[in-house]
Amino acid sequence: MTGDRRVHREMILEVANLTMRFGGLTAVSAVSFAASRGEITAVIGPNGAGKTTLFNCITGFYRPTGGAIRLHRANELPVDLHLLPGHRIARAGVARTFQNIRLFPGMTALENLLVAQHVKLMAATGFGIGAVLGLSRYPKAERQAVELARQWLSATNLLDRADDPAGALPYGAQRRLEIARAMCTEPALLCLDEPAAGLNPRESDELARLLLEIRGQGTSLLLIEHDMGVVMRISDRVVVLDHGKLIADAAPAAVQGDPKVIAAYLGEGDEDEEAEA
Ligand SMILES: Nc1ncnc2c1ncn2[C@@H]1O[C@H](COP(=O)(O)OP(=O)(O)OP(=O)(O)O)[C@@H](O)[C@H]1O
Repeated sequence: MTGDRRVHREMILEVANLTMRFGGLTAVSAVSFAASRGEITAVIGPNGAGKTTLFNCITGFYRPTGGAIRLHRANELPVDLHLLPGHRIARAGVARTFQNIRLFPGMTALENLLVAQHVKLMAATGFGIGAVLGLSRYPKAERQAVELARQWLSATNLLDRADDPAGALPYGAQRRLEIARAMCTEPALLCLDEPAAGLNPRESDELARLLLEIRGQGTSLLLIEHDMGVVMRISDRVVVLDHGKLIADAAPAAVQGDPKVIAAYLGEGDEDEEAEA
C-alpha cells in the first residue's frame, strides 16, 4: 500500500464519454473525467469551449446526446444522472448555482433558504396526509430548517440581512445567498457556474474562503470559473476543455504549465483578434 493520496481518492462524479450536439455543432465531444469526493474540481477553458454545456448536462438542464454521468455517494449505489429529470438530480444530491442570479427577489434572505428546503418540509407533513391524521412532524422539521438556514446565513456572512428582501442585497451578497440556498439542500456535490463573476477582489477572496469551508465540511465541489486566481488557489484538480474536447486534467500547477492549455488560451486571443479584424 502506498500513502499517495491519489490512490485513495474516491470519485463523487464520473463523466464518461460525454457528448452533446446541437444540430451539426458538437459542443462537448467524448469528454471523460472524474471529480473526487471531498475535493474542488474546476472546469476551465476559453470562450465556447463547452463548459456551460457540460455543466448543463451534469445538472439535468440538457439530456446528453451520448455518454454517461454517474454520481457516486458514499455507501450508496451509483446514480445515472444522465437518465434522470432535473428535479430528481437535485434530490439525488446535486445542487447548482447559476451564472445569472436566480433568487426570489421579493422574499427575504431567510425565506429563500426555507423555500430551498420545501421537499424536506413537505415530506415531514406526510405530503399533507400526515397533517390530516395529526401525525405531522412538521414543527420539528421547520425548526431544523430554520436552524440550517441560519447556519448558512452565518457561514455566508448574511445573518444581519436575514429579513431583508433578497433583491435588495448588494450583488456580492446575492451571490453568497445563492450558495447558501444551494447548501440548504444538503448536497453531496455543489456545482457552481462562474461564482466569482462580477465580484471585486475582496469579495473573490471571501468567496474562495467560503468554498474552502464548504469543502472542509465534506461537500464536493465542481466549478466553472474564469477567475484564474480563484481557480488556482482553491482547486484540487483542474479539467480543461477546448473546442468541446478535454485537453488537460491535472493539479493546478501542472495545468498552468501545460503547453496545450497555454496554446488554447493564446489561440483564443488570436480568434478574438481575427473576429475583430
Ligand atoms: N443551446 C445551444 N444551442 C446551440 N448551440 C449552443 C447551445 N449552447 C451552447 N452552444 C454552442 O456550444 C458551444 C459551447 O458553448 P458553451 O456555452 O458550452 O461554452 P463555454 O465554454 O461555457 O463558453 P463561455 O466561457 O463563453 O461561457 C458554443 O459554440 C456555443 O455556441
